[in-house]
Amino acid sequence: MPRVLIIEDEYALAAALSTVVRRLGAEPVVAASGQGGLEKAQRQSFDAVLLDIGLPDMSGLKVLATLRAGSMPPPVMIITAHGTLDNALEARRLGAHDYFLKPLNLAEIQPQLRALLELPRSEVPQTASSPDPSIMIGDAPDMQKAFAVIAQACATPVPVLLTGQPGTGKTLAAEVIAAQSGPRTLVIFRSDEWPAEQAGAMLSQCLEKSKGGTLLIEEVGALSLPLQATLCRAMSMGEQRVLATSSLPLLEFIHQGRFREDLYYLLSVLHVAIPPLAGRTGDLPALAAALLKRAAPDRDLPLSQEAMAALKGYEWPGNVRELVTAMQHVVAVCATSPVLPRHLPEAIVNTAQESSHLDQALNRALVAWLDQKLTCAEALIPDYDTLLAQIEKPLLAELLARFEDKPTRLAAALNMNRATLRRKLRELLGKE
Ligand SMILES: Nc1ncnc2c1ncn2[C@@H]1O[C@H](COP(=O)(O)OP(=O)(O)OP(=O)(O)O)[C@@H](O)[C@H]1O
Repeated sequence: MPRVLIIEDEYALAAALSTVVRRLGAEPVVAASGQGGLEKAQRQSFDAVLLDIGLPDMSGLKVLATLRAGSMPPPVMIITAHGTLDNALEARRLGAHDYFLKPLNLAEIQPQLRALLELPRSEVPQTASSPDPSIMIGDAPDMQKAFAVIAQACATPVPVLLTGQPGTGKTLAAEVIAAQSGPRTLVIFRSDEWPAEQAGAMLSQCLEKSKGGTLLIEEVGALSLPLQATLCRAMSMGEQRVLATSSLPLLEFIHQGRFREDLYYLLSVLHVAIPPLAGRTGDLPALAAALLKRAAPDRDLPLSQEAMAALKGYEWPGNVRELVTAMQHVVAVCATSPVLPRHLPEAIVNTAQESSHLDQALNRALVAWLDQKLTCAEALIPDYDTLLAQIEKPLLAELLARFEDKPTRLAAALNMNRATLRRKLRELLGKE
């Protein structure tokens, strides 16, 4: 069932709009503030948004800008009591789909909303300007590698496979490639979004619509085997450029017979591998600053060193998408600068506290252990290498287990000389 987000603080109007939405066979979700609306939009996807400009906590235009900054923004219909030309132009510039003045004529809204909901998401006009390559931030070596392939993909219209964990920026990268490759239409098909019985028809529609343009297939590993065959056939005809994203392990899927090997090779003429955010904490200062600017363009919100340390200590399971939300949280709760750890979402601060607790616990245990070792006659105090060996032994045993008992992988991951590691393993753990 399609879902419509209604961001409106006037209870009676929100209730009337909910009735219109239900009448169209869609599910209304109401938020009475801008921040509440943004949080709901982060948690689930919506097929349309009805947005009041005069909200109690922030301007609806700011909400619109934040919504439109997402990678696949829902179409937004603006409702306003202040119908200035400026607002209308700004709303259009920011990519609003429609603009209605209060008092609302519900009979006028209903057909417009119906038309919008009947359009497949991939066909909803994306009125916002095409992405600027400078919006993809990253300085880490792995990101630079990804950027090099993205640059090649912008210059040559070959199929591109973009892989990486959810939220790492695969869609953003694909949009940059499509936008920089020329003004051709971009049609987006999200494979895991459609029930099996509709997926075939939707894919055919998208293939048809994208002729002469670009088709972006998101989460390509979720395509059924028959639809993979359809895609292979379409790609051999070459009527459109195909870009595909995947956060699923396609090579494993090939071994399991769940993904066609020939399709994998057809798609991965160029392969952009986007690294997880936790592996590139060096990118956090620039990314966090840009995402804070994106969330609050007219505020200056530098991050304190403590807040940055907390960001760097966090695992980022949701990758950049989670950082986007975290920075929106900061904008909502931080009234003065700089941003302190207490302005960050709880999960991030808790992890930071936990890891500093663990560090303190390790220090305490080390002091107690040293006390015991050193409170004896000076002649009996172990030498430094013996002390170090005692610490290194459990450390190496634990590390090796985490890398499947493979010293080569462990050495590479720790940036350690392989011969040195092998010697230590032999001496300390008796491993050959
Ligand atoms: N390098 C980056 N610089 C700036 N913003 C980024 C970057 N990477 C991702 N983002 C932002 O993070 C959010 C998530 O990105 P995106 O949707 O492209 O991820 P994804 O890998 O396609 O996710 P999924 O696998 O769930 O489809 C978007 O708001 C995007 O603009």
